[in-house]
Amino acid sequence: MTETAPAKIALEDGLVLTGTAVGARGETGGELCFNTSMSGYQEILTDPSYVGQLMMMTYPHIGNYGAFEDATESDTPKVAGLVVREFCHSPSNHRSEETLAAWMERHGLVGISGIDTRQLVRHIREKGVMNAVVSSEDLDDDSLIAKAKNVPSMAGLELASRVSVAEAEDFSEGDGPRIAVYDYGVKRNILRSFATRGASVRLFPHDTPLATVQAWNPDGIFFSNGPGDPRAMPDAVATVKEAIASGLPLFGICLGHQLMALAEGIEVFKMKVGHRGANQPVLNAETGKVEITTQNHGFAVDPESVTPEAAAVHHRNLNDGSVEGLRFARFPGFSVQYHPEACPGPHDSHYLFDEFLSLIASGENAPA
Ligand SMILES: NC(=O)CC[C@H](N)C(=O)O
Repeated sequence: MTETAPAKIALEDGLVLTGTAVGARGETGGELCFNTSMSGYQEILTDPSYVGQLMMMTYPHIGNYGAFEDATESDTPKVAGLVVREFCHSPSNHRSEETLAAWMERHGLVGISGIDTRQLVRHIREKGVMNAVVSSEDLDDDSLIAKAKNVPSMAGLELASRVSVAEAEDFSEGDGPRIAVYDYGVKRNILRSFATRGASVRLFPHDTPLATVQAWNPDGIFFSNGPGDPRAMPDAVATVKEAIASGLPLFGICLGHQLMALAEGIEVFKMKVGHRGANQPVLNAETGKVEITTQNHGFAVDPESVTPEAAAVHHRNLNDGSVEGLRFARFPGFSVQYHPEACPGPHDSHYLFDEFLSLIASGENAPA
């Protein structure tokens, strides 16, 4: 579809901007957040951690290398909608299979372009993330603002059940350890990162009883990334506690990290704007090295509530000092808030997958 149609974005605080519809026509709402990655838009749009969120890209030219299957982190777009400065309708890249607009239309993803994203980012940075509605159907400001006010708040929202597998699913079989993945909306490259290291990987639905996972005889358990508020997942936290008691080595990324923290009595809070981008500097306190990392989170571990009995903060964000990783004291396991699998982003932190396999190989499992 090349004909242009007007669209609007309305924020719950009353700010309304006018632009042009891109992708599917229609109306969508969510928490408006922004990502500062300069590329990787398709990985971002298909990251299940973004369910319920409208994604605004700060890079001003989006769609320029088109769309292709290889660049997806799940089968379909997961963001609620896309907000961009300038949209490119004529991509140039040998990997491109179709325009980003055609891919969005095919999957029913609503977007808006021609938006002063710099203005909007500054607005959110000052006031904090807030809900918004994008529409090419309803262009009445008051009506759109009312709809934005009605979008459910991300705080207190459980969303992982919407993107978890419905039944256990094998991802890979290898000669290496058996890794059970609690799927809260796992990104493909996390699974690939285990598989390329020879692991047998099986995904389990978010609410699988630990006994069912144990019946598969795993060597380690991984808690995945995912959307929503971890504080709204008491059943998942209870399962993590059981996994801790099992003595198996545990590893968590992002939502999984937050759930492991909660299981150890560490608190999690909602951040003002969150971190979403591919160049967040993180200090590894154990090695003294700085890793440039990919991040996507709106919640974080409260540093005040991390006690030495529970965990050591082994990674810290160098921009704002926030907690980026925990090494747990009472069981063999660690977790990171950022995304070592990247996709998109730098590869500095891939070693964490090796570290988990080493932890499993060390046989450091506490007796069950
Ligand atoms: N990438 C993730 O797993 C995100 C975790 C959580 N939903 C957050 O926003 O903090």
